[in-house]
Formats: sequence, C-alpha cells, structure tokens
Amino acid sequence: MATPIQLPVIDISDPLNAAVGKDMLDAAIKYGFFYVHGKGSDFSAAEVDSTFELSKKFFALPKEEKEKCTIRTDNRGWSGMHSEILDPEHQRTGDFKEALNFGEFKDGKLQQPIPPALEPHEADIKHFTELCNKTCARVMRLLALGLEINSEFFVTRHDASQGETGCVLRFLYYPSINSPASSSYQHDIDVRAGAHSDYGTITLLFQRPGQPGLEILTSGDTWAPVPVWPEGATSAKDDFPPILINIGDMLSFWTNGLLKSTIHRVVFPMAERNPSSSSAKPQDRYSVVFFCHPVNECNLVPPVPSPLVTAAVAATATGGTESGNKVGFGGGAGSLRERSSMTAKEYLDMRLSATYGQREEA
Ligand SMILES: O=C(O)CCC(=O)C(=O)O
Ligand SMILES: [Fe+2]
Repeated sequence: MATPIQLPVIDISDPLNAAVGKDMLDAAIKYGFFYVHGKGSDFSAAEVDSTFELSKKFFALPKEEKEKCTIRTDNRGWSGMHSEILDPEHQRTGDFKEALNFGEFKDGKLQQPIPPALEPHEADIKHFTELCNKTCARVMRLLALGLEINSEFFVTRHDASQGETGCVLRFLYYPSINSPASSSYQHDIDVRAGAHSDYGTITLLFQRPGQPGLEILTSGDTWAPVPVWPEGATSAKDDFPPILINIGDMLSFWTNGLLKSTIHRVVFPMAERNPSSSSAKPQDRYSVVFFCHPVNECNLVPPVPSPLVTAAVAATATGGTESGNKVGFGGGAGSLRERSSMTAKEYLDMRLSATYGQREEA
C-alpha cells in the first residue's frame, strides 16, 4: 500500500509574514502542493459545510435537470459521467465523476444557466467565490514575499475589476465504487479523474472527512495518496479539513518552472476497492475546487521578476536542473518556452480544447 505523502500545513493568518512566505515557497518548489489551516483562512466551517450541502443537492437532481446546464465552450456548467477525459492519451473511458463549473459573476449574477434548485442560492455561491478569492490573495501575497517581489505583484494581476478572469468554482461528485454509476469501472485502466496538472495560477481544494482519493505523482515517479486530514492539522485546531493548495501550470510557466505544477489524479482508494477490508467503507467523494486565474489579458511572458526565478533559469541554462522545458501534463500541455507572448486566456483555451469532447458554443 502506497505511503501517504506528508505535506506542510501552513498558517496564512498573516499574509505579510515573510518567513511564512519562505515556507510556502519551499513547499511550492519541492511539492507544488501544501495545505493551509482552515483557521486563518477566510472560511468558517459553516460556510464550507453549507457549500458541500448545496453541491450534494445539485448532483442529486434528475439528469434532465442537470442537462439543462450542460457545459459549453465557456467552461461553465455541468459535465456528466465520463464526459471529461483529463488524460486522453492514457484513459479508456472518461473520468468517473460529475462536475459543475461556475464562472464569474456580473452585477451579482452568474453568466450561465443554473437549475431552479440552485437559484435561491446564487448569493451563497457568490459569497463562497468571494471567500475563495480572498484566501487566494493571502496565498499569492505570501508566495510573492517568498519570491522576494512586491507582495501585490500577483494580486494586482488577478484583480477582477480590471477585466475578466478564467476563475472557476467547481463542485465535484465521484460516486462510490458500490454505486451503479461505477459498475463498469476496471481498476487497472480506469480512474475517477485522470492524471493532470491544473491550468491556472493556484487551486484551492476542499475535501470531506472520510472521502479520500486524491493522489500526487512524487519526484520518485510513484503515486502518493494525499490524506484529507494530514498529521499536524487536527480537528482541535481546525474545524474543517485544511484547504489543499496546488500550483497550476500558469504559475509554473510564469516562474520558468521554479514552482512546480504537480501531476495529480483521483482514484478509488485501495482500501475501498477491497471488499474484505473493514477499515474503509466505500463512500461517494464530494470535493469543491477553486481554480484561480489571472485576468485574461495578463501576459505570462516575461517571467515573474524574482531573483530566485533568474537564478533558477541560470541553473537550467548551465545544465543544473531540468525544470523549465515542459509545463503541464495531460491534454494540451507541452513546451511553451519558445513563445514570446502568452496571455492567460490563450493558455487556458489551449488546454481546455484538448480535454473535453464536443461542447456547444456558449
Ligand atoms: O476532486 C479532487 O480531489 C481533485 C479535482 C481536481 O484535481 C481538479 O478538478 O482539477
Ligand atoms: Fe486538478
């Protein structure tokens, strides 16, 4: 059985603490993943709980209801079982999951169809999105301090008042291995979510106790489960599992590969696949994800003006480390080094077009 990875758990209550910024940067360079304590983030346990309740309510709707908001080329809406293939080169069937993406709000309203069941909760979804943006700003300030650049460097480039962004709030539902929806699952070839890296700057992931499944690809090329409750974060200090944060391809690209955009996937945990195991009862997995993106027109070239990035580039040039030639994994990833300009929107469009099947024009 694979050993779970121990990732650092960081307290982000003071977003201008340079020492914390250094710890965060170290984790971003070494693992591309770290947790932040729920306490000190912008979320209360009640806000996280009610968002998961809403997600459950949505996925329990009849298929015909959900189909009314099927995902379109603008990346907003519902994608049903098997409709997304995150790792098209290796997957036989699409992911064993359903997802609902919310794009940006305009004048307090979502710019996409939502089912009547969610209409009374539009303001709650907006509020949760705002909290996500606030917590992302804390993380981006700390990463900027770690990189020894102005603390506002990233925050100003993610300011939604300056233009549209590709930010997405996503509800995810992975039926348990016992569910009829998983009956065709073959564990040597199928996955709940195929191996991929995320496309944006950073990603926030909220998980529920007792619903594991996320794995990351380690530097030794093995898959390591990521615990929902890591050691060092106990329910005494936090009343909801810490938020897992990972670096996306854009931030990796923008820092010339210094920050790692780590490949991850979602599986049915090994213990749940063994029906004789008494320790793990198969569970549906629900997760809530926030993909943080810069404003569409933000250019990711030239790289972030950090002395650490410059030093890493110099090390690569002299053959020291192989970090910058390929950013991202999964559909649409590839070498971006030779580009003289790459906006956030251009990058996202390139990745999305490779990972979904046919979608309706928005
Ligand atoms: O549900 C999860 O744990 C991870 C989801 C994920 O990696 C993604 O949607 O990009
Ligand atoms: Fe992901």
